Amino acid sequence: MEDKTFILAFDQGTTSSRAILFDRAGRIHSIAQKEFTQIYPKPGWVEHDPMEIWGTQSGVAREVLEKAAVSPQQVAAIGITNQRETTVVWERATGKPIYNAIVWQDRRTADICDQLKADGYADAIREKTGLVIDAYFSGTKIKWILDHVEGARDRAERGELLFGTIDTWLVWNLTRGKVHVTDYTNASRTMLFNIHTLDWDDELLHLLGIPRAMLPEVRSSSEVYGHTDEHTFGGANIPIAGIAGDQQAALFGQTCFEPGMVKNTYGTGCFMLMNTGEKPVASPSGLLTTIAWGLDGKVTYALEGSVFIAGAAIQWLRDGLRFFDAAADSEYFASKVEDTGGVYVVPAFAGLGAPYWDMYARGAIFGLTRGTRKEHIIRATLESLAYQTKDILDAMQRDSGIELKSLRVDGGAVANNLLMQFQADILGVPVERPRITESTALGAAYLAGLAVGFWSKEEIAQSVEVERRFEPQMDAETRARLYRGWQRAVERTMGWAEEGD
Ligand SMILES: Nc1ncnc2c1ncn2[C@@H]1O[C@H](COP(=O)(O)OP(=O)(O)O)[C@@H](O)[C@H]1O
Ligand SMILES: O=P(O)(O)OC[C@H](O)CO
Repeated sequence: MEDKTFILAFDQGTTSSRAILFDRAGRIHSIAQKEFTQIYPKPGWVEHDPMEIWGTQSGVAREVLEKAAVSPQQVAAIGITNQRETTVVWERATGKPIYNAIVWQDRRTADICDQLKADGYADAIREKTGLVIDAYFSGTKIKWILDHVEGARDRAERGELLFGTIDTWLVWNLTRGKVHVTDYTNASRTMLFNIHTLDWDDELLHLLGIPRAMLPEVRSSSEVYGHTDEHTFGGANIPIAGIAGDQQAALFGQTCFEPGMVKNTYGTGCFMLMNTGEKPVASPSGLLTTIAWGLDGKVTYALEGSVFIAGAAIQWLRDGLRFFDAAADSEYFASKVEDTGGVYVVPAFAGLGAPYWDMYARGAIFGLTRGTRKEHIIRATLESLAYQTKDILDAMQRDSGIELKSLRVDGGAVANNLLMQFQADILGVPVERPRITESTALGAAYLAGLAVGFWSKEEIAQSVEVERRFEPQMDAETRARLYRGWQRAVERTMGWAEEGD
């Protein structure tokens, strides 16, 4: 009899909610996606409506099943992967958020971070959490909500309020308030979790005034956490069996199971992760030490370089500057010119992440002349994704002592062939694009499928296929000259917002 069961992956990203059905061969059977509202209340602030996140995510889940004529009973398990760090606080009794979700890109807590640094906590936080003090992570966002929503801290202390990253929020809603959990990968992005003892850290909780009672239980990335409530999915109690932050899920989806293996994801931001095995590796170059996954009673660690603005810069060209109607058109326009004509775009719209960690850097365009056309700016914006990736890869090779032979890529923007070729050129190593570029969702599906015995690890390890390999064609001198220009441009954007009024 034909096997008609599937794994359903929820990929709750920064700009859209996606639901993907994977068949037993690990192929995409059907996909549904919906963008949702980005809320920018003030410069540097970014919020999402948690109810819209839940609404779009449950909506696309229903849609993907309907579209494929698959019943909820045919779903063997659900795997969840999510934009990380984004912070929701809600009422335990009603499930109602007390404030919008504060998104990972949000910079409003920069001053709290400055204070932590001034008070000398940088080394201790880095040692315990593997992170650099930055507004990026959840801890200061929770503090901000507790400080600014009336009565919130008292209510949190009484156990009336719950915190969750988006995985936790989705599981809470899928189980109708029965399960309050997260996994190691998401916990490791809060700046509250000790990645060595694998527990919330009381000293950090005290420092930020966050009651332990509001934190979720931390579990592995592949196990049954609970089941969907029958009202959520047409009468079915589907096991929720995998959770991982989206970048870690992509590392798993690209089957980077061995130490030294690296992937780079080009979505809203760009995130490069290297599997470093069972020992956390500290980074003198400003990379993060983070948890890759918890599986089979063991934790695997990773080094990560996070770039805040990548595909989001292409969205800015589309929506802010109205240069084209669809992100994919960027390739067409960029290919109309030979090169950028000396233009560099530094998309530091939300400060700069690794390896610079400057919350006050802001975006800029350099090298404009009377001859500059919009095509040059589009091309330079695309190239900025590749330059930011080179910044990270250089740091990663330095810190790990491993020289990369090729780079595995995924995410929405890897559809852009011009970008991929430039990436190979500027790195001087081949870039490999897999057949399934939805590695994030695939990773979540794998984690869920492993937990319920749908796949074995051996089956998964054999499943990745390279669709196209981009070989470097640029000569070393041009590469070095172009990269020097980028470094000069970055330098000039740093500290911009700090020096202003
Ligand atoms: N052909 C393309 N060229 C360049 N950028 C693209 C292209 N297609 C999509 N993008 C960019 O990729 C991002 C979407 O990728 P995705 O992996 O879906 O992101 P996320 O998971 O962060 O929402 C958007 O920011 C979009 O601007
Ligand atoms: O939504 P994405 O895919 O850009 O990922 C966001 C990251 O998880 C933020 O750390």
